[in-house]
Amino acid sequence: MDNIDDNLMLKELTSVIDRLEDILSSLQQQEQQSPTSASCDTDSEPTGRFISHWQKLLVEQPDSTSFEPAMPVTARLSIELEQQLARLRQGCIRLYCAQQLTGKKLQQAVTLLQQSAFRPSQTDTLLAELEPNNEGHDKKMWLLLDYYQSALSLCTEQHNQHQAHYHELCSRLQQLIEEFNFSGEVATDLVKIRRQLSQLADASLMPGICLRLIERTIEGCRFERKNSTLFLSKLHGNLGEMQHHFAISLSEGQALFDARTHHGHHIASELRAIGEHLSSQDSEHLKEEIELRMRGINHILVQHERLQDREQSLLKRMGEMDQQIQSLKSDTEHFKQQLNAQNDKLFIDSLTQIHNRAGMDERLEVEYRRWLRYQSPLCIALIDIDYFKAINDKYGHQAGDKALCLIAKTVQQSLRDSDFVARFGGEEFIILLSNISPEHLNTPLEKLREQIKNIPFRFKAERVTITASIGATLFRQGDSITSALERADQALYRAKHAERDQIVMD
Ligand SMILES: Nc1nc2c(ncn2[C@@H]2O[C@H](COP(=O)(O)OP(=O)(O)OP(=O)(O)O)[C@@H](O)[C@H]2O)c(=O)[nH]1
Repeated sequence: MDNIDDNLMLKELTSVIDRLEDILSSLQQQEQQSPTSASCDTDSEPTGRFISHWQKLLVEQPDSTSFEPAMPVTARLSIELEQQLARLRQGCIRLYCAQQLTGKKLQQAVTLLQQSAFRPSQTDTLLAELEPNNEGHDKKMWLLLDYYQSALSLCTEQHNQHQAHYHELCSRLQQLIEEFNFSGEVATDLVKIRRQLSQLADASLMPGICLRLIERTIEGCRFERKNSTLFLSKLHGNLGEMQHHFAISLSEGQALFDARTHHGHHIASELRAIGEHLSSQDSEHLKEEIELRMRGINHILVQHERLQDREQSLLKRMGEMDQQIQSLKSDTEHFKQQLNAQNDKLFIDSLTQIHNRAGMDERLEVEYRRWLRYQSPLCIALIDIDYFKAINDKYGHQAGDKALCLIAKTVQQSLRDSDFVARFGGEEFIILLSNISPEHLNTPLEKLREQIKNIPFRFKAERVTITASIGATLFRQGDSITSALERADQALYRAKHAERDQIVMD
């Protein structure tokens, strides 16, 4: 391993992260300079001012000709919004390129470690996991940007379409937040933003919330990257140090081996010389010769003792290296556990602790493939809590959260181990029932509906009954996942419109 190269690469990694930070601050600057920047004060904000202007005109002057004075403002605002969006898109493209570059550098570091001459085998799995894969975050970032654009359009939309789009955007944003798996401060902020979205009544605040979300997401990605880089750099340092000690020990071992061989040869030659003189008749000369050779052998024995001391210290150093390897092993094990825990979190809904939509996507794919192969019946059912908004409005959002947790637990307990439940979004759940005979399908769904209805909710000392509507379907010949999901959704829609608290099968 070349330490100079490694240091250079770590420097480069650091500089790329610095560049990411620059991009974030330039995004923030753009946001501050932008005409629709996130502000809670709608009066001082162009979008909010413009909307109030329009609302006033609508209420006071229903005659469309009197809107004319507002037209130039509309045109100007729309140009400004477009410019802001273009700037943001550019920022994001730059961020994307920088991320790609960081990814490449991280990849190089990983490759270098993989090629390292001395590397404990335990690091292999870890290195494989460290290979950069930020596709998930990239996709979410682009999605966020699209939502931001929708939020901006919402501010200029006609009132009749506005409510539906606004609710949909709110729930999509909440869904996206649930799919993030950041930790620490960013995670806490995201929970706050999600709560704000679920209580939001003013669409003009939506662009600001989207921008905050983008900012926190960038922050979260940067934090994750920093952690991985720090760990990698520590691992790198430790491996470098160990390689250095190993090289010293290796040359010391070689020197000891050479010295031993030399001593062996020397003793053999002394003994050979004694043997040659043994046949001599001159006993005086023989005595002198033997004394001389014995001194030579004694000298070698003294050297040999020193050699043993050196061997002892070499063994000690190797023992220390072994300890270093053990501590490196436990570090990598710990990091691996953290990565695994993060990975698990990706598929778990933070509120209800059951699977989230990403978990469901994965499981649905598996069940669908199994169904294609074996054609054993597979049922997909969507459960939507009835009038949930009223629960939030009447008893507060926290009571709503608690109700969702309890409903999730009830659904989970009501199903067989082989069935699957996930929170599909907001107050909607999805279940997959495999290997279920179509004629018996209604029984578990009916049991489930009854069990939800019988949960003894008590809010503000008031006994409250919560019901759910269920839309279900079985996979049919020629179905794709999407077509089956759409059918279940339509069935749910019909259950909702048939006074709720019931199951509709399609
Ligand atoms: N407490 C809480 N409420 C949530 C959460 N996610 C979504 N919601 C709320 O769920 C409510 C869903 O409202 P709507 O889509 O109007 O549906 P509904 O009131 O259940 O009415 P129907 O579905 O038509 O019976 C909204 O008020 C959301 O804020 C959450 O995580 N916690």
